[in-house]
Amino acid sequence: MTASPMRWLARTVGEHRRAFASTLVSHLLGQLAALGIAVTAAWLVGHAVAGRTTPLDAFAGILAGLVLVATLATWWETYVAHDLAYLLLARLRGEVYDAIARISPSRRLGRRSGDLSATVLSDVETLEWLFAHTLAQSLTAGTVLTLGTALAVLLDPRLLVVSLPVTVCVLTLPLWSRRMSRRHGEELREATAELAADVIDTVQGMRELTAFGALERRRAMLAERTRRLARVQAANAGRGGLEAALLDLLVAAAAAGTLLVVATLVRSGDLPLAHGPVAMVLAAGSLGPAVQVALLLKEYGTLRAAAGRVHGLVTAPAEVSPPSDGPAPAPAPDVVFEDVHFRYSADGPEVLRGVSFTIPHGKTVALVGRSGAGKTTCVSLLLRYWDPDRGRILLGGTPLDQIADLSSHVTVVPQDVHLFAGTIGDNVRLGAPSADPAPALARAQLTLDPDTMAGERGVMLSGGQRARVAIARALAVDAPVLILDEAIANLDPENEARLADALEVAARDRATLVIAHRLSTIRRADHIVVLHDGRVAEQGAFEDLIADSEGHLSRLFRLRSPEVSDEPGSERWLDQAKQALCRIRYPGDRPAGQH
Ligand SMILES: Nc1ncnc2c1ncn2[C@@H]1O[C@H](COP(=O)(O)OP(=O)(O)OP(=O)(O)O)[C@@H](O)[C@H]1O
Repeated sequence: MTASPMRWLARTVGEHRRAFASTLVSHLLGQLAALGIAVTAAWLVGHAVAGRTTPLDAFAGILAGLVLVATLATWWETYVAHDLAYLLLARLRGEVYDAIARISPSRRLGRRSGDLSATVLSDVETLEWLFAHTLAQSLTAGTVLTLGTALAVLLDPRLLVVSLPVTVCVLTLPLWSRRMSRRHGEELREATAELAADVIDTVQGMRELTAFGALERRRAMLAERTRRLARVQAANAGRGGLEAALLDLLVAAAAAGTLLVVATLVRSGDLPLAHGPVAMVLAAGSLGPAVQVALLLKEYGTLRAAAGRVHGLVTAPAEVSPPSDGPAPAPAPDVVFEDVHFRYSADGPEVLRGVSFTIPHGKTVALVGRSGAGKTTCVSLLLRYWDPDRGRILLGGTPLDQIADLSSHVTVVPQDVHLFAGTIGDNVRLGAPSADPAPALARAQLTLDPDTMAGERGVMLSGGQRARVAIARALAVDAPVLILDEAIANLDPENEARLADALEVAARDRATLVIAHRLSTIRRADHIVVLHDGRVAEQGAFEDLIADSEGHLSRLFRLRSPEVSDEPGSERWLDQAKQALCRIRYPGDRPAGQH
């Protein structure tokens, strides 16, 4: 990782040396041609005023040639500079996308999706100004400035008595205001990203805002965000305007001062009259490139802030290291959690504390526990959103961090499914692009045509349909490990029973992990792991666990079944308990028939 965002960008540009060199050469050529035109024209004027004869035809030819070179150089420069800029933007967008893919499941950076999309779109776009209009221009301006100054010195060093100090002032002007420029730049990028994040949040939450009558309040909040952005923009524009005005003042002062110097030198006979206009062009004209650099540097704060945000994202460390080379997992693999410890942040509490259990191939294991016990965390580790701090998870004997294509081995039906805009078929094919979605949809008990549009986030489907598309998506991958996180919570009882049967069939040749609050689902599992406070409180077959009246599962269950009153552990108790299990719903379950 490089120390500063600007150095990192310079290094990125440096990797495209040839394209950048073309930009430099074309810009330099254009600048030199422009200087040549000015000097030639001034030469002609000077000689005409002094009454000297000049071969006009030859000079007209030179001027025409220089104009042609300047025109072609401008065209060439515009083309190559933008070509390079768009190439770099595409590359940066790719790097930002990779970074988001790397860090996103864990969301460690704590950045909101709108904020991240602002980085992908707006921050990266801002850098176009740097690539296409700043870097090469600043470097060539220095060359033209040096050349103009050197020629002026050759003519008469006193010509620079006014313009040189003014040039120094012009070039250092952006330095005087650089702190303010940086602050404005950072505030501008932050305010833009904040607004983008809130707008996206608002669009996504429109249904809730409408249902809860919160549209007006949200609108007021967005208006406040917009006002904040406008305030920052105004402050930035005010500073930029002041700098531009100061530059104008300096340029005017330099021109007037140089004119006086030239007039004095001509009157004293130290400078021939014919050289007067050329002297003027060289002395005051060399200010042009300096002003150009100063105007470009006016945007330095914004550029630096954008570069900082992009750099911060692309250099964010990956949450999990790339998989190292390990043996391929054994066929028909078991999943083994071996003394797994995990905390989300170094200073946070340990969320999993020595969790060990096995999901044998062909069996279904249910993870049970109160809210916050660590069930979803186990799933996240099995999907390798994070790695355990201690202990390990093995798939067919191979540690997860040695498996290259984990997504083809482990698939998931998450609790909050995300469907992409497109057809149901497209969504089902997410993990298996060449699969026919129809059989998977049939197994997931969904009779809709695969070409049915799902809408953004699946808004054109019911909750139950969305859940079944998610199940079909997981089944289409045909991975040997299946994770079901509350997969059938959104279904009506009839569909729930049918789907439970279908999943039971699918589970026969897989290792299946089910996170379930519904005791009816738990009952179907071959093995139950009860998590309590990040530890495995107990595990075993349902019948065995429920037979222990003081066990965790029994206690968890008793909380919800006060009507089971017989002596705990007795035959009758067990019978009553089993019947009650089918009726009982845990928090978060929906009443029967509601979906
Ligand atoms: N991304 C995260 N960053 C920090 N802490 C987290 C994060 N996700 C979960 N936690 C914490 O880890 C603990 C276990 O959470 P987890 O989601 O695994 O519980 P759970 O058993 O799945 O709960 P539920 O049944 O409510 O979904 C909780 O205390 C939770 O606050």
